[in-house]
Amino acid sequence: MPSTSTHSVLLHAKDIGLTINGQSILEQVNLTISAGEIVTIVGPNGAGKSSLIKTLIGIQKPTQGRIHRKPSLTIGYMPQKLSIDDSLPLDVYRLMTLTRTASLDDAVQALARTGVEHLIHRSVQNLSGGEFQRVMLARALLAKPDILVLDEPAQGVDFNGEVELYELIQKLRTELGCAIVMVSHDLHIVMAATDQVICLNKHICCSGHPESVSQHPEFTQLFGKEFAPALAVYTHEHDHTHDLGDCGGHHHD
Ligand SMILES: Nc1ncnc2c1ncn2[C@@H]1O[C@H](COP(=O)(O)OP(=O)(O)OP(=O)(O)O)[C@@H](O)[C@H]1O
Repeated sequence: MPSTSTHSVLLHAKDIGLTINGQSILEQVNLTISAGEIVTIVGPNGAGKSSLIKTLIGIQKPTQGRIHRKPSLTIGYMPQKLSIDDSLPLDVYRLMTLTRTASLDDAVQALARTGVEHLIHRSVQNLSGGEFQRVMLARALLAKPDILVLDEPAQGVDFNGEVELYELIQKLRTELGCAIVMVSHDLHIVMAATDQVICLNKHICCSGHPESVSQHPEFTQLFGKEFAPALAVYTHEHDHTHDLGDCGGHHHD
């Protein structure tokens, strides 16, 4: 499993703050993304998850702090929302190449990785929720990313489709060797494959391996009974205690 100390750092955010129109959206966020790791950002609605992602990838400028990105870092981004006018005729190939040029072959190859190459000429309006998300994932792959950033990738996808989609994301990480940073509410599915959980509520309440985060009081306070059991699966009998001031830390006896 990747760890910050042994893998190269792709991105480091230091003391990030974001204030828009006097509203504080992010405060004192520090985080590191290392090559090949899966980082899952969790938090209640309005916690600033999408804003954090946009700040990390550079489409939102932080009002405080700095973000260091590895030189020539490539990022593939799958946004949370994309509104497409129903009256606009748009096929999958055109959608994939709206903001980036790519040959038909490259687009088909990316779609093949997400299992939907047969949809290349399909009208976007006629795609199912699951098909649309796979097309968007393929679109993000066109960047040949070092980091794949996914904002709620399973929205509009039914439960079986969700499990398959997260399996696919994990497979892409293995095949392509990219890091994955995603916002997800599907903790019961994603945690088994997550290396680092970041629990956000404007500031980072706690972060670390799922096992240690699940024991943190701020995590259980934020997610209550709904999600704590999903993470509790990853707990085990300890011969050491957790430092709850920083839930990523362990103290061994
Ligand atoms: N460009 C903006 N201008 C003004 N306020 C904004 C802007 N972007 C985000 N916000 C506000 O910042 C807060 C955090 O929004 P954000 O979308 O980042 O949260 P989130 O955790 O992704 O929420 P959700 O889980 O509901 O998608 C919200 O109160 C939102 O209204």
